[in-house]
Order: sequence, then structure tokens, then C-alpha cells
Amino acid sequence: MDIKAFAFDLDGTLVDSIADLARAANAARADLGLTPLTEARVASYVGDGASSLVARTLADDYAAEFTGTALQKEAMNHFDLHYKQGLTIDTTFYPQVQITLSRLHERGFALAIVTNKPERYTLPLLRALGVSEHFEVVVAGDTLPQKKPSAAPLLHVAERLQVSPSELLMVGDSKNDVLAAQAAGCPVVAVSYGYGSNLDDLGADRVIHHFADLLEFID
Ligand SMILES: O=C(O)COP(=O)(O)O
Ligand SMILES: [Mg+2]
Repeated sequence: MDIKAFAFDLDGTLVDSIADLARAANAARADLGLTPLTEARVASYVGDGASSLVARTLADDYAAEFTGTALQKEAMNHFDLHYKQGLTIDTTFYPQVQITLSRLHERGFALAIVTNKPERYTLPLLRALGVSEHFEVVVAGDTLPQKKPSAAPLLHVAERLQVSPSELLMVGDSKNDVLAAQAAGCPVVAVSYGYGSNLDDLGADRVIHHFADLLEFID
């Protein structure tokens, strides 16, 4: 693979954000008189952005969709307030993420974020964790009209970085990451430690178990 740039998913790939997402989701449920969900249950509902997470955690049902009912909007307001207050209380990088990002950056690779998390959480989170300066482009879930699994965010990144999609390696933990990469014509590496399940079946070009294994792709 002739890789010139990397596009990273955020939740479940660079950071383990489940404790903070679950706290906010459960605080929103508590505000509405509902009992808490386990972190594992909340993790299974992450991947399609905040509105989807709120709809799923409110109904405790993966199939629930955000249609904008009054109750969903109320839950969204509660979630938003709680999550903004606690974006990085327990959110941490997975092992060797910072050093690996620094190495890639030093070696001149262009780095981007492609996440379904909305900008209002993504940008403060990257700043609070001190890695904003590594990324030339950040495409969040509401930056463009379409989010992953659409090809649009990755095509936007390729254009901004002036590389072809085949030179842009997507790194993610979920089905949406692999589908988006395939739709855009980007190679894709799946990490096994995130929130996705059955990644072996998804057709990623490679599954890695440690973030630092990415360095193999540039040697
Ligand atoms: O916020 C989400 O639903 C998922 O975020 P991700 O795309 O960074 O995994
Ligand atoms: Mg993810």
C-alpha cells in the first residue's frame, strides 16, 4: 500500500470514551426517571452519532431512531448538558496512541479525524486531550450533510489533503468505518479493541490489535 495520509475514527479507535458517554446517557435517563444502563450496553449503541445514541439509550433498543419526538429532544438536551460537562473525565487514549500519532506526524504523514461524533464534542475533546495540532482536517458527524458510512467524509479529507482515496488509510473500530472506506475507495484497517463487533467479517484489509501496529504500514 502506498499510504500518504491517515484518517482516524475517534471513539473506540483513538480514545476509550465509554465511561463519559455512559455517564451522560445515564444522567439523561435519570433526569427522565429511568434506570441506568451498563457501560457495555451503552457501548453497543455508539457509532452513528449523538442523536442515534440518545434515541437508543432512551429506548434501550438498538433499533430506535431519532425522529425528533418531544421526549427524544428532552433527552438530547439533558445528554448534551451532561456530556459537555464531562467530556474528558474518564476518557483516555488507548495504549500507544499519542506516541504513534507523534511518530506519524513527524514522518510527514497528513493526519485527519473522521468521526460521527458531533463537532461540539469532537473539537473540545481533541483540544482537552492535547492532540488537536496533529490533525490537518477534522470531519465530525455534522460537518458535512452526510456522515459515515457515506463516502463523503473520506472523499472530503482526500481532497483537502490532496491525496487520492487509495493513498488515504482509514483506521476505525466499527462497521461504519469499513463501509465508509470501501465506499470511498480507501484502504481500511480495523482495530480489534474498540466498540465494534465481528470485525473479522467486515472485510477490512487488516485487523490490528494494537494501535502502534499501524507503523508497519509505512515501512
Ligand atoms: O459518536 C459516535 O457515535 C461514534 O463516533 P466515532 O465515529 O468516532 O466512532
Ligand atoms: Mg468508532
